[in-house]
Amino acid sequence: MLSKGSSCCCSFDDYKLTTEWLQNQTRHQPKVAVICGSGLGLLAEAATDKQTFRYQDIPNFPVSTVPGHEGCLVFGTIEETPCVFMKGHFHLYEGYSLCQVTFPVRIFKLLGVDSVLVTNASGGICPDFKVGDIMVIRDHINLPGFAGQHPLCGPNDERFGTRFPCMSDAYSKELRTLALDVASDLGCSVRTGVYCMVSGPNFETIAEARMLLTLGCDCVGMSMVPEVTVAKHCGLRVLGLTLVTNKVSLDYSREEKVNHDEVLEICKMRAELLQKLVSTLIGRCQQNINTH
Ligand SMILES: O=P(O)(O)O[C@H]1O[C@H](CO)[C@@H](O)[C@H]1O
Ligand code: HPA
Repeated sequence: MLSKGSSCCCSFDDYKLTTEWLQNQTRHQPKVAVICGSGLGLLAEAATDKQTFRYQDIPNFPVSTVPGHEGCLVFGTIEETPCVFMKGHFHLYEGYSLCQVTFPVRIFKLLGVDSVLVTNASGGICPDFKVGDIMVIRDHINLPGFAGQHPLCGPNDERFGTRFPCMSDAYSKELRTLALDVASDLGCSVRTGVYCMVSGPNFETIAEARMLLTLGCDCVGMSMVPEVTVAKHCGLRVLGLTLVTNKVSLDYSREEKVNHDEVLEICKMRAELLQKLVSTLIGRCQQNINTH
């Protein structure tokens, strides 16, 4: 697979080859894909009848280079729903093109997945948010996209979707409602809001953080938006959940300095709750599809 800047470097045949390779190795036929963000690989542990593939063994798959991203694809079942989990995903700051970052999403589509659940770690911009809060993503701001770093730049393959996809409903209303219902049933209070993607890898300056607050962002992170954009383009239902792992400094007098170890530490502390939320949701998510 060749990297050509921000335009797509994968042909339909590349996607087909990887899909067929996986189909030849597994009898699982996933309906739900879960993308596990930094330190959230534990979400896959709720599945039964698991079959695991290391990214480096899957043709065309990028490999994870960031601590907290284990780098394997896990097929399994949750409450009778066949699922596939990405334990670790890819980022622009690792040097991958957005075509590589989003490569797995189109594989999920070709495998027959209908819903993608994306999880990640983020910094809380909204002053009300606390470390450890979970936010159901209502919408996003694609800041790299404004600068032309967009996964759908380049020739459009109509077999996946239209040239000009609508993004006003990127995050499924049904799934967001379901997530809020499940959270309430589990006695877990969750937030709702807007996630902004920055390219990273540095954490924000205070001036940048203030700008994001002014723009209406509640949380900021360095991932997810490309995957969601490609998922929506190819007709997948999307739910996004972000874990607030740190409060972003909006004030020059604040002494705390964010670092990735702290991000992973908070993920570890909240992973069990997130796992419960995700697995309960998956069970109900398929019932929800079956009744529509
Ligand atoms: O978005 P995920 O991969 O969950 O991780 C977040 O945490 C890392 C920074 O600590 C960045 O990768 C950021 O995007
Ligand atoms: O504060 C943050 N900024 C950007 N990405 C992040 N991922 C976790 N925390 C942060």
